[in-house]
Amino acid sequence: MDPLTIRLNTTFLRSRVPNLTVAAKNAGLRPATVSNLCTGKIPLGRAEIRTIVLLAKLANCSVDDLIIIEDYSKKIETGIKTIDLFAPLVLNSTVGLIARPDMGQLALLAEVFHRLKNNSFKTITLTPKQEDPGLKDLLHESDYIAAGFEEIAVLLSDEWKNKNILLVVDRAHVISGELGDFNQNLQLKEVLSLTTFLMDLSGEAPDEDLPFGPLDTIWQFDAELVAQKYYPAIHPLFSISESYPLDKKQNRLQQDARKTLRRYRELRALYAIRGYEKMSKKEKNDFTRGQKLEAYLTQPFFIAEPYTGQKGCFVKIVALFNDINKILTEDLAELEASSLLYKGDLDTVV
Ligand SMILES: Nc1ncnc2c1ncn2[C@@H]1O[C@H](COP(=O)(O)OP(=O)(O)OP(=O)(O)O)[C@@H](O)[C@H]1O
Repeated sequence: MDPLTIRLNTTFLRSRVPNLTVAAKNAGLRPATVSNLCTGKIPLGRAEIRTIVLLAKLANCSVDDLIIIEDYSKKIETGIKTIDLFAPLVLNSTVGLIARPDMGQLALLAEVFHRLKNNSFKTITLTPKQEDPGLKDLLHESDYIAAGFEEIAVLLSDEWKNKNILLVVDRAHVISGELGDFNQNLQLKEVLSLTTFLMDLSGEAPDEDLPFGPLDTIWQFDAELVAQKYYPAIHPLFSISESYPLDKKQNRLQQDARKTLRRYRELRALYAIRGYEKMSKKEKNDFTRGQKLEAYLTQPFFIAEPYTGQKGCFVKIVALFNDINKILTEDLAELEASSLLYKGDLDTVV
């Protein structure tokens, strides 16, 4: 396994060039290329040198400053299967949540806070500009609820200077430029680590091309999963992590899982019209495998225990990838997809 990989320092780039898309366009770069480099759709190793040099020029820094050499130890294990598989969380990254109202973004953030705050992380929520009844659990899981960025800056440079910080900010604070200003000033201070989650209470993010500007990780929510009450409703195809925190084998399994779910979605659409019996043997196989994988990726949350009556569960990354391998390669004929709903790892089912 190659323990090191390179990636673009998007947090730094964003703080140096707040309106990156426009600035990149004016400098003769394609905004889509810059965006794909920031989200990792284009790996940094495949970027044109001209692009990197122009970005460094825009940010008024050296090319070295723009490149992060990442090692896998910076990956944060959440124990949430669909996150650790499709869009893993990495220390010091910025995660954007793209969701309509009621898709579960607040529940997911509360759950991530809940899981990580006992694990050397301190959790902060910046009070959103708009009210939302769904905020209750997130605020409950926040070690600190800040009224403004000034408070957070004081906290980070003083009491929590040597802590790993998780911060939730609403998109309204990104649009107003307050988050950009905060990040810019933060460069001057010594912060151990700051991982930022950008949520969107307005529900408008899915309509925008770049709702939060450049991101390291996208957690996109999926209406089809919500409609089936399959939570967390993380879209398996559009949720991605730029930082390549997976090793080669895990990366292959991630891609195979995506392929399987993409095919399953196609077949489900055909099945709705043509019926199951009209499918070929291969199509039936692909269909049931996809159905099982989708069901396996549902998971009970600790914070939802009072509402669901079901105990939350943590699935270790090693178990997760073993399970994905099994579901993708073995027959598992005796296993009904419905028996995989809201369980932990496969050992708890089989
Ligand atoms: N992991 C989960 N387990 C069970 N139910 C869930 C889960 N995640 C979300 N839900 C369901 O989805 C509903 C909406 O979740 P949540 O309040 O997080 O939505 P939201 O997208 O943040 O919405 P809003 O911004 O409109 O408040 C919850 O009340 C719950 O019924």
